[in-house]
Amino acid sequence: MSERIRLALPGKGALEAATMNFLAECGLKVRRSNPRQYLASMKSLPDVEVVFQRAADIPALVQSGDAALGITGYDILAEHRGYGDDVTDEVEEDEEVLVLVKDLGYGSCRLVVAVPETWIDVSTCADLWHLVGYYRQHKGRGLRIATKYPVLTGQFLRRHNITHCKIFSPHGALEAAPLTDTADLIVDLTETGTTLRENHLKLLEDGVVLRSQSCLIGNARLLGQDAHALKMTEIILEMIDARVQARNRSLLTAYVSCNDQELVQQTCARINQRLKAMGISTEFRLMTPDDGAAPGSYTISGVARVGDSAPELLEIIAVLRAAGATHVHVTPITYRFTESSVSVRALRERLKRLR
Ligand SMILES: Nc1ncnc2c1ncn2[C@@H]1O[C@H](COP(=O)(O)OP(=O)(O)OP(=O)(O)O)[C@@H](O)[C@H]1O
Ligand SMILES: O=P(O)(O)OC[C@H]1O[C@H](OP(=O)(O)OP(=O)(O)O)[C@H](O)[C@@H]1O
Repeated sequence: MSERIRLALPGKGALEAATMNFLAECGLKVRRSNPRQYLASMKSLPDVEVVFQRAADIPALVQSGDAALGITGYDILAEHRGYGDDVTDEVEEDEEVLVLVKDLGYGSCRLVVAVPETWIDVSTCADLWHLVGYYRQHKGRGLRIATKYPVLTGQFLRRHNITHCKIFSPHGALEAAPLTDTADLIVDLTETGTTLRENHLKLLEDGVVLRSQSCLIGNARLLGQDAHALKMTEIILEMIDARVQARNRSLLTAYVSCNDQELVQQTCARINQRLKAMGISTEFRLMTPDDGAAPGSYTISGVARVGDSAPELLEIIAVLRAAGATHVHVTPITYRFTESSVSVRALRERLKRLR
């Protein structure tokens, strides 16, 4: 049994800094003194060796067992496996690479079909289907599609009965391909849509091939056979789950002047009703009377998903003030541990079935 387990992380590109920040937020800070360093360690988990690689290479590293764990984009994993979310449980059960946490909460992007803005009659996949017929009849060829995701693209086109296309994967920025007439359209990642717009491309209304975030993956065999690797993985999963659960959540503590505990309880119920009617899911409760409140004052508290949305927070504050709150303290939550970690439970179940 190996002493240390290896975790592969993106060493460059869109996910590099975000992954380092995310792990630090999870209490799993990686010590990397410079960007040319390919091996690193974690202060809080000395038994984990970190290896930096291209995000695109990480699924293969985890599949081979060279790394027990890895973080990469779900889009990259989906292309590597040959399927996205549209897959049967049986196929997923057989995988050597397990998705341990699918959405880590950063690196959000979409894989989309994008066509030139000048194609004013083309706004859906059905329009694209008609265009293929037109191209074949008048140009004697099908459409040329540039993408770094040929497998997912082929599947998507087949689902929409779009045939006779040439799918190819050029190097460099794909958005330039229609402009230079090396491709008719592209299937590429977008986050804000800026790059597409700047290159006079538009995405089809029903042209989302896959939604992606960064994900944590693991080697099924290694985790099933190596108890130490499993233990390290469970620590990582506990912390990631607790952090993901806490993200954008704040603890709101309100002080209500009142001499009657019954009345405060009724106030809580009223607040909860009003917030629910406004579509805000949070539940305020009375804290124990001796919990730091001055005499004649009660403390109520609730957890809300307000993130960094000032308007939503102010809506809650208005409800609390109307109910008699004199002060409200808002504290971001660092970790939110539930009865047990969902990801640890899912992994144990999965490994049990594999045995
Ligand atoms: N604009 C974006 N916003 C959010 N996430 C993105 C964005 N672009 C890419 N990603 C995510 O980051 C992953 C890595 O993309 P990126 O282009 O940064 O990799 P790279 O390592 O620089 O690329 P290459 O393999 O071409 O060297 C993507 O697969 C996707 O999951
Ligand atoms: O919708 P937007 O917010 O404009 O983002 C989209 C761009 O981001 C990615 O590229 P990235 O900047 O990661 O560099 P890359 O070309 O090296 O992949 C992607 O390939 C797009 O080009």
